[in-house]
Amino acid sequence: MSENFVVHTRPPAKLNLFLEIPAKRDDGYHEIDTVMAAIDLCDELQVQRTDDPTVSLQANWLPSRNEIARELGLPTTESPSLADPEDALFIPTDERNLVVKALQAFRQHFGIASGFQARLGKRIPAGAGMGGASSDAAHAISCAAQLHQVTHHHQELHQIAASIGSDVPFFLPMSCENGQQACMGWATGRGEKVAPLAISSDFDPSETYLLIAYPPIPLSTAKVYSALRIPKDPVSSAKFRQALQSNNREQWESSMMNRLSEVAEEITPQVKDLLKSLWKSGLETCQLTGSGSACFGVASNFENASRILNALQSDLTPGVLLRLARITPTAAPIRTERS
Ligand SMILES: C[C@](O)(CO)[C@H](O)COP(=O)(O)OP(=O)(O)OC[C@H]1O[C@@H](n2ccc(N)nc2=O)[C@H](O)[C@@H]1O
Ligand SMILES: Nc1ncnc2c1ncn2[C@@H]1O[C@H](COP(=O)(O)OP(=O)(O)OP(=O)(O)O)[C@@H](O)[C@H]1O
Repeated sequence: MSENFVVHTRPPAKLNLFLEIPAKRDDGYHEIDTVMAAIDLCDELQVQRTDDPTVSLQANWLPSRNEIARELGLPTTESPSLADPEDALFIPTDERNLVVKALQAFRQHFGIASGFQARLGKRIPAGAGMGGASSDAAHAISCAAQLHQVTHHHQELHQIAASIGSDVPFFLPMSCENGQQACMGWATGRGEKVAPLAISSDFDPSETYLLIAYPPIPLSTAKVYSALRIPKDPVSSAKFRQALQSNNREQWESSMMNRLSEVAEEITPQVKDLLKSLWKSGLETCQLTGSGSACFGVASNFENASRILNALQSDLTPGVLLRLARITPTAAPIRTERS
């Protein structure tokens, strides 16, 4: 596809509905056993080819940096500059950004001389445990594959994704046996071994509402993992996955867990307080996602979810970003148009 095409996609965030860490590996990573669901809280990503043999990225918050800052109770600025590392809403646009890293890795792997230009609109909070940067990276790889017509090179694209981060492969296209795009995945290894999780046909993802609460305290994934004590008797995700696949809602809700929650609460007491507020609000099952600091709860229907969201907004904002989301395919569709 020549330079005059632009591809657009909307990388979704993820929540860990189950996360157990059975062992520490010799390579400094941990073995994990996790079930992740993609949710319709999405960034916006646009990629096009350029003759210039480099990767350039522009990034901004959506709807605006100051709007997000207001919700989080952070100072607004007349001339918001996302390039200021001191800014709590800083988004790197150099090789520290996983979109740039992923596009560079793609060019290197396929020996591509031309470059890429990307634009990123952020809605997924960073340092939240919601896989924002990982999802952006995976979707940048899928966009580049579309532009260079190598979308069928699945193994190589997976290899590039796994080299960028443990959560990245989850966001590559995955189809269930029934041919449908997967919304959930079972990840093991350090997270790079992902299998689509087919869910029961009577489980309607659009009828499961998830309420997400993000306090502006970015938690470092490495720091949370390094503080973890490996459990003597790790819990397998088998029971949880079986309950999902048979749509036994009571069973899968009661077997949700996140082994990183305890350490995250020790590192950041605000996470503990936030979880208490979510449980008190009437949500059915509340827990940390990933390595945090975002937490989420499950609501049984839209009415309950909206009522609880309104109640939490008056209690917690400004200061906590609250979002209502539903489960969605892990790999967002890619739209191509002439530039
Ligand atoms: C916590 C989760 O989000 C759960 O889905 C993931 O396990 C983390 O995935 P991620 O953010 O993509 O993590 P990476 O960027 O690959 O690794 C960041 C750091 O987290 C720690 N890390 C990550 C994954 C893993 N299985 N074991 C680890 O110990 C390592 O110190 C690593 O250097
Ligand atoms: N595309 C990106 N969007 C936002 N932040 C990014 C991106 N690429 C790199 N970063 C940097 O990486 C840090 C972690 O971002 P984020 O938390 O979204 O990563 P992640 O590993 O995908 O998610 P998780 O929070 O689940 O670990 C951010 O604080 C930011 O400095």
